[in-house]
Amino acid sequence: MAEPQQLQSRLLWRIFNRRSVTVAAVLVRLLSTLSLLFLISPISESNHITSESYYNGLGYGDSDCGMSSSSSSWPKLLIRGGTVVNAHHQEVADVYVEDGIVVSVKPNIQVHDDVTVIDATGKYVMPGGIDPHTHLAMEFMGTVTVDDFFSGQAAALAGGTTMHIDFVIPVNGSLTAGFEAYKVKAKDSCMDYGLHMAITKWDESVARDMEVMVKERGINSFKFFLAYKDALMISDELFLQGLKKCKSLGALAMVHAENGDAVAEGQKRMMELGITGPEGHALSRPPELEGEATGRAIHLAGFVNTPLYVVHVMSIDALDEIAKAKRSGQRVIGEPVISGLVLDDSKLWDPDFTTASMYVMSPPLRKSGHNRALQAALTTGVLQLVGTDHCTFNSTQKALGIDDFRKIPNGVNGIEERMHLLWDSMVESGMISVTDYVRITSTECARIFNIYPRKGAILAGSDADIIVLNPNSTFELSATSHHSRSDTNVYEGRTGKGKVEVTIAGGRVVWRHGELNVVPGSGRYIEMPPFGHLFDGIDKADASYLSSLHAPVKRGKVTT
Ligand SMILES: NC(=O)NCCC(=O)O
Ligand SMILES: [Zn+2]
Ligand SMILES: [Zn+2]
Repeated sequence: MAEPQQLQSRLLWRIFNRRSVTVAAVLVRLLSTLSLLFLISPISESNHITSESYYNGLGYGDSDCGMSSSSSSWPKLLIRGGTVVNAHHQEVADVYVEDGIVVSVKPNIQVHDDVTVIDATGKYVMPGGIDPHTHLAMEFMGTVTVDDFFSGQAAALAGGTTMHIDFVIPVNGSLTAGFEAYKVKAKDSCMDYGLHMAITKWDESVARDMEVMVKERGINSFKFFLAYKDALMISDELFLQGLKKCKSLGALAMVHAENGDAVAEGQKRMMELGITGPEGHALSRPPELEGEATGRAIHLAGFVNTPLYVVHVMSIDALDEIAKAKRSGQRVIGEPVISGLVLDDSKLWDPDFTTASMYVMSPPLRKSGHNRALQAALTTGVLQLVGTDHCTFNSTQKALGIDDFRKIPNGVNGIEERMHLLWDSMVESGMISVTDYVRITSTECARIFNIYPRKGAILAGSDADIIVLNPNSTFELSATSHHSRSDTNVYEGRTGKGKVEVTIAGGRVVWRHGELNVVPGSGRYIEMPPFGHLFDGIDKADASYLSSLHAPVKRGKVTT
């Protein structure tokens, strides 16, 4: 029989999963307050192991910048007998968790019977996925994504992702106003999250606010759009200013690399040819425009000598630019997204508009072949981690562009599907090892954004964000069973091997036996400190560049 707390959470889930959020939100707040008062049992001190020393040992600050940071009681958990996988190592061991923290990882841990035991024999116990690229509750192209922080995160948890990093979009160019708006959007979070910040204009106040974001708000990355002309796009001049500022703050510059001017020209061309449907989206922004912008962004970052993170790499053209830069020793990170790895552009030509428009995203899905090259690049380390760019619009919203593909809101789902699809397409197929899987779905993201080993690892002292994956079980993806609020799913009908059977987030079991058990407000804002490892040695490279320059040439007066 279900525990009272479970029943309550299921009720909360059902309420939230419907769209009547206004009344529900009030009810939910009331119920979750009651749950903290009545339903959570106190933690007993009678265990063989205590978490105190580990928890305090890592010394993580708990300032939450005014973001939601609810911490109620946690159950004690033992995950028994699984193969515990970290990016560097795997071994059969037990994992003991207390107060939301991993206390011990070793074989044969003995516990008292107040501890919840999860049998993981024959299964993989891995760090929960971290999705570096999501858009929840995002206002975009005249509408708002259907998944907000609560529904998107609940979907993520059901698919084995336990943290995501979303993009704050400034309000009228103001970073502070944007950050405040996201504080409100994220207040019902049921999973830990971090934030990147988009830069959409440039002046002294933006430069000052970037400093505030990094030094006081826990943001260590800024995204620059070279596409979306007349909306989010910025000029090269602004991009250069932004790169310099990022470097001085130890913040990572991220780029959406497509040539926005050329895309606008391509769109005009398609409309003039009478190609107004979703296929016009792909035809108007070919891979060459992604390659050009990727190369340009890389050259400008190289000129400033600051690390660069290229988001949603979709084409061989962009991939080649990244590979070339890496060969020359430049610090460039390439992030493919799950849609680009496992889908292609063919559905954009589907005669049914609802079907075709589902697949509109930017940069667009490419011809088959690009996806396989992106997968291969992950195996060799040319690309390093996988995101989703989860940005969902339902079919009614997509229909805004029924007569004009330029008005179809751009974005696809993936936050719930990423872990399963990657396992099936890359581990099950033998392309990568299980340790590599952990690296590209979790650890690399934690390292890049400077939150490792709190996140991205199952080590004593890490946050207890853990999944249990059964390699012998199967999954099936469908809009009828997913947890996103979207009425469609670009992976409709896909099946595969490897199933996330248990998700533990912040020490709580939130997904088990096919049931979600999530509480709004339980997710924490994770501050990400600047000067991550990508900045190590940048100052030395600058110094050697300066010393390589010759002293100014002394010249006499010009005589004519
Ligand atoms: N990618 C996409 O189509 N939508 C979200 C916005 C972005 O990341 O460019
Ligand atoms: Zn983008
Ligand atoms: Zn995006």
